[in-house]
Amino acid sequence: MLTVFSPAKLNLTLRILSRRLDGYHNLCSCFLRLPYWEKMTIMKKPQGDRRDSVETYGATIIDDENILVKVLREFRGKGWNIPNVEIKLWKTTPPGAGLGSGSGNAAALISWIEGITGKKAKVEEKTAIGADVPFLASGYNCAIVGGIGEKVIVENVNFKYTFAKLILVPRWSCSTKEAFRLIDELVEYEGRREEEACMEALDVVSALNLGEKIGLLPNDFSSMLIKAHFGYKLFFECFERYGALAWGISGSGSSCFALFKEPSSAFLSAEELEGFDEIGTIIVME
Ligand SMILES: C[C@](O)(CO)[C@H](O)COP(=O)(O)OP(=O)(O)OC[C@H]1O[C@@H](n2ccc(N)nc2=O)[C@H](O)[C@@H]1O
Ligand SMILES: Nc1ncnc2c1ncn2[C@@H]1O[C@H](COP(=O)(O)OP(=O)(O)OP(=O)(O)O)[C@@H](O)[C@H]1O
Repeated sequence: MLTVFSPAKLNLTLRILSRRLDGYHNLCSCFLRLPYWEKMTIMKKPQGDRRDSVETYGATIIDDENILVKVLREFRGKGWNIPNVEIKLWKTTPPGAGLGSGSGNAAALISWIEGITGKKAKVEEKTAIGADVPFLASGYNCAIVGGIGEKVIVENVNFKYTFAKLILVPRWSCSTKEAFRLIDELVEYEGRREEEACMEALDVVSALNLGEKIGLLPNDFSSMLIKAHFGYKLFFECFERYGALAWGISGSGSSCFALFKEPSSAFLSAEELEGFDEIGTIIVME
């Protein structure tokens, strides 16, 4: 039996640029990988056992609707010779957290499938599973992405420091689909250019590399989420009090995060935040 650790991501910046005819949105975002986020085990079933089994622990996901089932179905549908498997998945974060953990599960399974079949999945095939699957399957630590999230514009963005990351998953969740519906109503994004959003992301990276304090990071979902949930203001005040350089909301919410130069400051901030009932999970990663 094989144990695999799947990644997730933080959006250091996230700008929506335009709505496409298929309803998806072009965006520009700086993705930061969270490695080893969730654990899964994969076991090939004996030949003749013609069913997959996918079990999830730690979050409620209907087995047949699991993104892992979608990966197996889609790639077998393209004629890939994938054995039947028994997969167990331990979720660290629930769906609707904005950390792309489901996409990370899918990316890890695709990498495993590529390994056993000797084939390479195309970017379009990964995007069909989820917009941020190509980044999560890419191995980049940090990259600036465009398109619907699948197009890497700047590969391998480098940081001088390994920031301590404090990540909060609130008890409320945000459906990505619903968040995009609201943004169409509330945010005037049409006319923005990818180059500008990309420059903004590079400015954020440069400031972090100089160790400068940035405060709230740019994310087009932030203002509506901060208005809807008073908790964010309190969490961000706590990040600032303990000396965070930058903080923000990841993806379309609900998770928020802060970057600290010193791990000890991240732990002190985390300790204070443990007092908030609205927070479901607190994670510090170096
Ligand atoms: C918003 C981000 O969190 C930014 O990192 C991600 O791009 C979302 O990625 P994801 O959850 O993998 O997205 P998908 O599962 O492909 O799409 C979920 C839903 O979000 C909306 N969606 C997603 C990505 C995108 N660029 N435009 C969209 O409008 C679509 O309504 C879609 O039906
Ligand atoms: N393995 C999985 N992990 C998480 N969600 C999954 C998984 N398989 C299927 N899903 C479904 O995918 C959807 C995930 O929703 P959503 O895109 O809002 O997630 P997210 O955590 O906010 O990630 P993102 O950052 O990509 O937006 C939910 O409807 C959930 O039931």
